[in-house]
Amino acid sequence: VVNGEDARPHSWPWQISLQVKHGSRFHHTCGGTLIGPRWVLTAGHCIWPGDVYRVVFGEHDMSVEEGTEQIRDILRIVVHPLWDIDRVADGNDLALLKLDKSPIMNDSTGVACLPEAGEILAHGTPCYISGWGNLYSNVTVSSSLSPLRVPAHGPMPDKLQQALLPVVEHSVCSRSDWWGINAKTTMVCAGGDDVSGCNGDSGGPLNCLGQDGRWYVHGVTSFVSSRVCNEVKKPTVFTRISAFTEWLNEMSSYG
Ligand SMILES: CC(C)c1ccc(NC(=O)[C@@H]2CCCN2C(=O)[C@H](CCCC[NH3+])NC(=O)C(F)(F)F)cc1
Repeated sequence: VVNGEDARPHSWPWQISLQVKHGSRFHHTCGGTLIGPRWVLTAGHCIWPGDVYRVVFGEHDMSVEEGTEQIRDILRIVVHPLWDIDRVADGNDLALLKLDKSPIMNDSTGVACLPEAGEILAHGTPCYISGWGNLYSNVTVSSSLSPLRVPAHGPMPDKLQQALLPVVEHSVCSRSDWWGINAKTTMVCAGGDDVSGCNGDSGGPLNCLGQDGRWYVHGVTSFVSSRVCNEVKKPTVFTRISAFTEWLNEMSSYG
């Protein structure tokens, strides 16, 4: 998250850290959302065939054993059938992870509320992105000395970050100098004025306040500009969960 702040610990109890095994160690690779006792929703682009993953719940500061962490293994991974890593603009950037065992629900770990099917947020609706993704993109300025722009990764935070990202309605997000035709109606755009998601926030939640005073997860973090995470007129793009209600119900019912 670029230009965010430390989240109050466990204030987004459905936020998970998806960790991938490299050698004998696991490390954070994506965010995700606990949407049922044994189901986590993340991004399709977080899943690489052959990799081994685990899910950490109740995490806040990655560098400290806080006693609230719970780790679960994954029994089955269901990537959306229409997701294609080479066609990010087509959307469908979703994957469901079935856990071997439900985590214990407590003050640090809980299930998210999801929106009604088809629900569309109005322009400017206040939402928060949360994640342990990069704090900024490391983009070297191109010059005669370094002719290539090499966008490397900025530092990852230890503590969960959050940032207020107002919703950008589709008619604005799909303007030619914004995301153009890459912004589909099955996506939610949010952000602006230099706050954004960044690599490592992938798969995490877009948390939006509902009329009933509860927080609802409307989006799954999908993509940002490949030049710089918080590029002007390139708001963060999320998979719109309310466009996939049927698929989610189907998948989590055949359990
Ligand atoms: C829609 C299409 C034109 C398109 C638009 C933006 C991108 N962005 C990117 O590729 C940048 C660079 C690093 C990873 N990244 C991303 O946006 C990755 C998803 C990559 C999936 C495709 N490889 N997502 C994230 O970093 C995010 F935002 F979810 F935290 C890729 C494709």
